Amino acid sequence: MTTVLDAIVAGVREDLAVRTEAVSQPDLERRVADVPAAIDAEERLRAPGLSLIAEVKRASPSKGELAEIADPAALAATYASAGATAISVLTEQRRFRGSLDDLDSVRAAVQVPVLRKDFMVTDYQLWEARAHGADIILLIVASLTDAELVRMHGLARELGMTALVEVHDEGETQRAVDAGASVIGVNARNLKTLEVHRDTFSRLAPLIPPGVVKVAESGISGADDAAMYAAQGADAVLVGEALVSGPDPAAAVRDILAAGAA
Ligand SMILES: O=C(O)c1ccccc1NCC(=O)[C@H](O)[C@H](O)COP(=O)(O)O
Repeated sequence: MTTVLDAIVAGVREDLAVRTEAVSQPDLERRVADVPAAIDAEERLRAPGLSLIAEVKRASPSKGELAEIADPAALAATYASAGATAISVLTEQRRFRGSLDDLDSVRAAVQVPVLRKDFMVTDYQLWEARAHGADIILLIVASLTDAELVRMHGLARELGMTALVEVHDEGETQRAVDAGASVIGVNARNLKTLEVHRDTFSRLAPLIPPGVVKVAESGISGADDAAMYAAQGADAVLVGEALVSGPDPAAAVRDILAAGAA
């Protein structure tokens, strides 16, 4: 049976085929050489208190259209001024209406680490992320083989980036740990069915070794959820919908950070 994740990845591969025709690997490597070094995002996420990765998210497979976001740079600057630790930028086009242009705009607007949030299935996408100034990339364990996970995790490090390695169940958590992940995101959303299970973090966090940065992802509606995840040992939360669909993203960021610090 084809899952939602399979369908997204198939579209990503089609779009990637077009981009690799337009920009060759040697071109990308030349661009990477000209980009300022990546910010050490892992160190910032590890800092005391609950960190927040605030997402620029226009649409999603689970909710459809979420927000217009005509100026992603302005939204990212608002998040950063309110105290967000890092900014997540969705670059998948078909279902999230993101783009590498959004990544460029956000990178130019903020000094905090920037996550390229996409479905990474080839090394080329990691080079592309760095060429566009990303400091963090996402590796979704469910869409990679063990060999790909280890290789791409190593490449992210070689390029100076932090890999956020995303898991949703026990087996994926073990695979992330075995691959040497130092930042693990526990996604409450099952990317195959889109169901959100709020107990996923409390179930999987004990399987993650001490010293690994733990990020709770998806379905976080505000301060109460942030406080709950902080109490369960999360170092950071990644929030999209609750920030883009409310009336005041800066207040939402401040509320989440205050709840995490309390
Ligand atoms: O958001 C979705 O519907 C989705 C569906 C399939 C694959 C990925 C999806 N989201 C990507 C994300 O990781 C979320 O944008 C992120 O965790 C923030 O989630 P939320 O706070 O629930 O918007």
